[in-house]
Amino acid sequence: MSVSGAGARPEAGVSSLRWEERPEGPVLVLLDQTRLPLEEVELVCTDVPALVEAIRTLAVRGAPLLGLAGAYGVALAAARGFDVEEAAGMLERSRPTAVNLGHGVRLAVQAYRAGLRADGDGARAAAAALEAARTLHREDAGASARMARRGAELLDELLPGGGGLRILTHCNTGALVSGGEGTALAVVMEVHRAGRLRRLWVDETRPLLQGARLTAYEAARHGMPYSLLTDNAAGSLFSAGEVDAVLIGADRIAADGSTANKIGSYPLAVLAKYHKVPFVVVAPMTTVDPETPDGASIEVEQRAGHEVTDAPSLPGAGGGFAVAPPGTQAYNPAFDVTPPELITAIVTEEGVVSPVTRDALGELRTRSRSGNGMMSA
Ligand SMILES: CSC[C@@H](O)[C@@H](O)C(=O)COP(=O)(O)O
Repeated sequence: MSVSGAGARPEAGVSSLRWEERPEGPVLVLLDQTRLPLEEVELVCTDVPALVEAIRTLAVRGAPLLGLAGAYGVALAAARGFDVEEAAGMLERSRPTAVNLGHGVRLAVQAYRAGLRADGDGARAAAAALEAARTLHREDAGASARMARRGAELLDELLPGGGGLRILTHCNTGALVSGGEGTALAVVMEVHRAGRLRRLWVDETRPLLQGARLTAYEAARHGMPYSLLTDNAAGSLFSAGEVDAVLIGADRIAADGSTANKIGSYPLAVLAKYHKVPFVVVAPMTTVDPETPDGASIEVEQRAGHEVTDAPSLPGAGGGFAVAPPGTQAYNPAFDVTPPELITAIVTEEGVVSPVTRDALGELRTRSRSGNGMMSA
């Protein structure tokens, strides 16, 4: 058995993913996000098929974390003597939409190949792949902190006056998906620390309830004032004037700024536009994909129908039974795509793009590559 529920209760905060050297060989330890918030259970992956299964079932999920999982997965294959190229292909194919996954895999594979070319030593090449994963992990934590600051500053500019903010968010974008505090939820954390968070509106995020299970879990741990709502209650909140800003993450940002994120993000953008509420995407530069020209070119993952036709299954809490008549067909895209004209700003660790245009995003990429990423709104 290559995955085991270790049953451990993580002690010092949430660690979504870590590398451990054990007498029997290195392992990748994942916090199983399908069991949250009822149980904090760790999965121990000793090989790539196990990790691929964890990715497909969303035990490990969210764009930045998928990037880390991809990189550490390659390192795991290399360290345990599996075929690295085959492992890389399996990991890259495990979920199609989050660009970070392939990015993390390719970084580690490049490091591995370079190590092999340098001296032909498999162990040193494996160490190079692991170092690439660790570097990505550190960089993700750093990016998270910088996005948090930039995002909070942007909110100060967009919503001056110093009053408390009511922020609506969708899916889960916090420490659970990152080496740091995440993306959109990291900005919320910064606002909360500054004493400016009046209310966090948490979309439950159907069908797999990443909002209800995971964002509410993180918000509660940090003592945020938050309320949970069904996704289709958002419209009534906007019409009551109860939303000051929407903050979401992203799985892939195309070159024109079109943003793929959890299904239900696009309707929020339409609502925000109608109600003149800022709609802000927060994502690291690793989520910006210059190879995907526009929104229509983004591959949207289609998931199994039972996620819609059946009640969500939570360990120890039931669910998993059909709520629709037998034979019901389901439409279950995991993501939707929001066009740039509905996005007020994209916040990255390197700068803020607003208004969101192909040229502005391209310029930000160029500046960040040249180490001068100070572009601002
Ligand atoms: C910082 S996470 C950004 C996105 O990855 C997140 O909003 C999201 O849509 C995750 O989807 P999931 O299907 O849970 O992996």
